[in-house]
Amino acid sequence: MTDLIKVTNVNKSYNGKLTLESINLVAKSNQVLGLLGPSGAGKTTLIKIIMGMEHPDSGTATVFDQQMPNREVLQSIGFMAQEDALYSSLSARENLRFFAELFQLNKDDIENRINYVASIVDLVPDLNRRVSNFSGGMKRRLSLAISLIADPKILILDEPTVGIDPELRRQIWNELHKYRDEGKTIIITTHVMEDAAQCDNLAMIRNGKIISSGSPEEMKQAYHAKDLEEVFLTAGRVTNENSVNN
Ligand SMILES: Nc1ncnc2c1ncn2[C@@H]1O[C@H](COP(=O)(O)OP(=O)(O)OP(=O)(O)O)[C@@H](O)[C@H]1O
Repeated sequence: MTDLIKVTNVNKSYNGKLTLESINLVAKSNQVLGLLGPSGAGKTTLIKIIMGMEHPDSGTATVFDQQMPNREVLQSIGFMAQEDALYSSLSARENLRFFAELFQLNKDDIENRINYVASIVDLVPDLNRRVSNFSGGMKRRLSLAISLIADPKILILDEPTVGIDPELRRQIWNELHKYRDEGKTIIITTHVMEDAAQCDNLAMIRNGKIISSGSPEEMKQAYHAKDLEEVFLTAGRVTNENSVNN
């Protein structure tokens, strides 16, 4: 496994408030890395720093050993932001085609690829509908399909399963695992424990700090916990006690 994404000693403040503190993180090929934490923990900020959309106050974030943003490297990343960036007056198909052309996909492959990614998120019957008529969940699914359109080496997904029902969530996880097994790297943010359990490695984030990391199994064993929720609560308690004692 190769280190594709490296975050080293990253600190970031907004308005004098530390949002990320001493973050170290590595994402490898053949790996789903989950950033698990409650709302406001700093997950999106960390993703934005990896994408080069925000600059750290100190420390570095690299993808393929390159400082971000880097136009060439961005071509290898499928990114799904927390806010859907869709053209609402266009159909789902037209949105997918727009992004496929942006990534310079071979014209002969585009329609096949559109159908394939739409099938992953169960949107084939809705491909010709205007996005302005879509529900919130359908928009999330379309955003996920767009992130997959160019078959990227790296997928960075900010809360991809919000508003998606359990059955489709399982189907999407099957697909993400298939992607991982093809040698790709996936980073996903979530506050849902069921999603966290699907990851190969986790970084639990609370108040801008990584309070624990490892595979779900390693973490459960380390904290003698029956599930990840218990790990999260225990790790959080330990961190709080340490910061009070220091
Ligand atoms: N541009 C900004 N200006 C000021 N404060 C910000 C900015 N971006 C994020 N923050 C603050 O940084 C903290 C972390 O936010 P962030 O969006 O990274 O959390 P998160 O873990 O992704 O939360 P959620 O799960 O709700 O998306 C929050 O307190 C947020 O208000």
